[in-house]
Amino acid sequence: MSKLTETEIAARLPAAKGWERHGDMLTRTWQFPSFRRAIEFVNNVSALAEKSGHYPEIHIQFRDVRLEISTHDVGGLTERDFSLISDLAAIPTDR
Ligand SMILES: C[C@H](O)[C@H](O)[C@H]1CNC2=NC(N)=NC(=O)C2=N1
Repeated sequence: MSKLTETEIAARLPAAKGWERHGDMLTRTWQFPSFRRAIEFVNNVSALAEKSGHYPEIHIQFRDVRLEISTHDVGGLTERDFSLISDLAAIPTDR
């Protein structure tokens, strides 16, 4: 999978609502009502990552979960990153 160009990234960012771009990385933080809820979310993320074979960095700090997404193999952002973000939108975060 090849690196997306700046133009291609700019075209995909509006669909990645709530995500921030930091260079070669897309990041988003959620705060859950409890540690247990945070871990449930992480478990859902891990199942999705295994299914797609694309793995976000997962940072857990009590009730806060931050995901960082990048394609390390190519040192940039690829379609796989945006595809993972769109899959992640199906995970409930408000229960
Ligand atoms: C061979 C295999 O597809 C690669 O090692 C994959 C696995 N999952 C990956 N996930 C992420 N986020 N970045 C990668 O570069 C990556 N590489």
